[in-house]
Amino acid sequence: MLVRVAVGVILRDGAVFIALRKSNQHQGGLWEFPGGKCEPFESAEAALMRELKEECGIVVTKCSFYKTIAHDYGDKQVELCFYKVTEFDGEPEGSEGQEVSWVAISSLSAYRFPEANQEIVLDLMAMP
Ligand SMILES: Nc1nc2c([nH]c(=O)n2[C@H]2C[C@H](O)[C@@H](COP(=O)(O)OP(=O)(O)OP(=O)(O)O)O2)c(=O)[nH]1
Ligand SMILES: [Mg+2]
Repeated sequence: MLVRVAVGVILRDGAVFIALRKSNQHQGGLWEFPGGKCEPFESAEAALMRELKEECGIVVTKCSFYKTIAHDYGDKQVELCFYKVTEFDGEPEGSEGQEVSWVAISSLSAYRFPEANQEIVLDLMAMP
């Protein structure tokens, strides 16, 4: 099962907005950058806008493609399309009751993310 996922790295003032995946979800109990599965025929960018509205209540007004990471979890193969989100309307929240947090990029390594995220976490922490 291969799923295409759009993911937003929401950035503001050296911090990034992260959410805790619910225990009943795939990769549950780990932190994530908000996002979700692309619908059939939906572009990654359209899915990003839709998911960040649904999960965090924001309207993305500026984003840029960051990178794609493919990962095989064994039970599930994902293709994660990461976007940096630098401007948005509204204040991000956990619209679906998920725990959320703004964390300094420099302390991201203190949070446990799914395996597929490791590269992105290191990459963000290396940003000037
Ligand atoms: N959103 C998100 N998903 C991630 C990240 N890292 C990672 O491996 N994933 C995986 C976990 C899931 O298998 C898949 C994303 O699915 P999802 O559960 O967010 O999808 P969705 O929002 O459409 O949720 P649902 O309707 O299926 O509940 O990608 C990440 O940083 N953010
Ligand atoms: Mg999701």
